[in-house]
Amino acid sequence: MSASAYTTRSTHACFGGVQGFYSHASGSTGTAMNFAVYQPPQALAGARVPALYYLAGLTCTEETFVIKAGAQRLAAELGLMLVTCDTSPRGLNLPGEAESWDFGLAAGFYLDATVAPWAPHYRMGSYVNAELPALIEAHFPALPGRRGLFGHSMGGHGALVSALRHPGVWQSLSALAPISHPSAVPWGQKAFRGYLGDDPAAWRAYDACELLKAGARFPGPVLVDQGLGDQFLAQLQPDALEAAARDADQPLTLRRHAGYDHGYYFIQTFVHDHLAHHARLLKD
Ligand SMILES: N[C@@H](CCC(=O)N[C@@H](CSC=O)C(=O)NCC(=O)O)C(=O)O
Repeated sequence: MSASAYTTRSTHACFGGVQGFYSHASGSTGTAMNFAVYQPPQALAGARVPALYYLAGLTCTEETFVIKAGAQRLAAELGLMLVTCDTSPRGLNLPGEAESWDFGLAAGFYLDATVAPWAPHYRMGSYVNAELPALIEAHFPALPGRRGLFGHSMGGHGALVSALRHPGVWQSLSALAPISHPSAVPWGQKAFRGYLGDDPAAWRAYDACELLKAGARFPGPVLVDQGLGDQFLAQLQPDALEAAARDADQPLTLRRHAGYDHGYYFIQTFVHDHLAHHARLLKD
């Protein structure tokens, strides 16, 4: 399989479009990577459409959002392509890779690792911000330059830091219950120590709050939703994100929702607001 080709694992008619599951040989990770694409009816009729990329959280795969979020119906109405990917490389059998659910497999944290044994393969930052959009735009009817990015939890962190680090790649941004200040919380500290080494100075490049403090900006409004019944609230630090955005004059709407936990019922409830946010910005 060449680096630019992909194989189709399955396709399913869905709200007049097609939900497909695919695999390709990734040059970023040096492994096979699974991804999924929802093509709305407009794309099947021959139009190129904006693409909204979703980054999932710890323990997830490219399938989680597709089967749990209930986003395809509105994506069909809005004419949005939905793209999801896996949350880490797989099949490497690196030492320690499968010992915990918050590091290694399904916990790639959307960064490019710099220390052994992770550095040659745990390169989800390059994968998400360069290789995957190039693959999608070469082989699916996605409009180049009309890319949105959002995600949940670890994937919300991935969306925020990707768009702050690569503002020219992404034209719209949002997050659901993101890990907003990873270098200050156990999930992020464990991942960053493992992938980036012991020096916290290196962690700032992948921390949304620290990026904002250092001058990074996303050139557009950012939408974040957070449940107040979230069992992982202490790992997420929405107040820190709000303060960093305020100090940086970064437009941010952070909505807090009483009673909602961290799971996909929360995501199902608010995902349509995120699709509408992205559609408004990507179709301007
Ligand atoms: N260890 C638990 C919890 C895992 C979990 O809640 N994962 C979240 C993301 S947490 C931060 O990135 C998730 O999205 N899970 C998928 C789901 O379907 O809810 C476990 O393994 O269950």
